[in-house]
Amino acid sequence: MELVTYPDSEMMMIEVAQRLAGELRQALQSAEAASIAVPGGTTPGPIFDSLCGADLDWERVSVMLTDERWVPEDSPRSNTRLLKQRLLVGKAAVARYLPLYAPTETPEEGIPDLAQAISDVLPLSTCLLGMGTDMHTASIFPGADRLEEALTGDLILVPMRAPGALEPRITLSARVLSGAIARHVVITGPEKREALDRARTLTPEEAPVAAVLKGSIVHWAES
Ligand SMILES: O=C1O[C@H](COP(=O)(O)O)[C@@H](O)[C@H](O)[C@H]1O
Repeated sequence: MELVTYPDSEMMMIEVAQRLAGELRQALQSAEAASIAVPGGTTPGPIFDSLCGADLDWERVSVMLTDERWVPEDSPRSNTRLLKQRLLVGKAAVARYLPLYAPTETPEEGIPDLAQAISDVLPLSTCLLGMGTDMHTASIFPGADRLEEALTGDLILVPMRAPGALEPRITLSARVLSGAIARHVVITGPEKREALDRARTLTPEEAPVAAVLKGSIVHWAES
């Protein structure tokens, strides 16, 4: 793992967006198509604001979330809503969007079709991840019902229910996330920095983010 620290988060978000755009551009030089997975939550919005304006052949790029809460798109809790409002706009509006939500009652019912579409674009060219203070990444939570499957199984997408999650979730598995050709984790603030340092001493079962740290670049800004 490489740790890059920044004087402020504004600068970090721009720099991360530039790196992601560069990795997509590089992938498009050697292949017909490229793919990227990005997190939801409260952190990545400013990265999306910058990345959506990147000058690259977005029509050849597939964009997906790393994970989703099983709520309709008009819910304020929807990661899809964030993605559509802040990344799939501007130059990136023509990218191919691969959904992680379907209007079925449970994630289990939606997963087969969603996973099929994703399987065509793996491995991911690049992947951006977030992390919670409980050391979850994507929706791989400590104490989740299908934690072991998400960490070590062969599945592409795993449904997930966890004490720390308000609603059922769906997440890319650790296999898919750590199979990305380039991987970044973005975190801000002292609490998440402490969580990251703790995660490095724990097992993935205790700290799921530990499953994706090897080979990742972690970007951190104190404020
Ligand atoms: O619930 C989620 O949490 C993590 C971290 O979110 P943040 O609000 O602390 O940045 C996020 O990476 C994940 O995609 C999201 O579904």
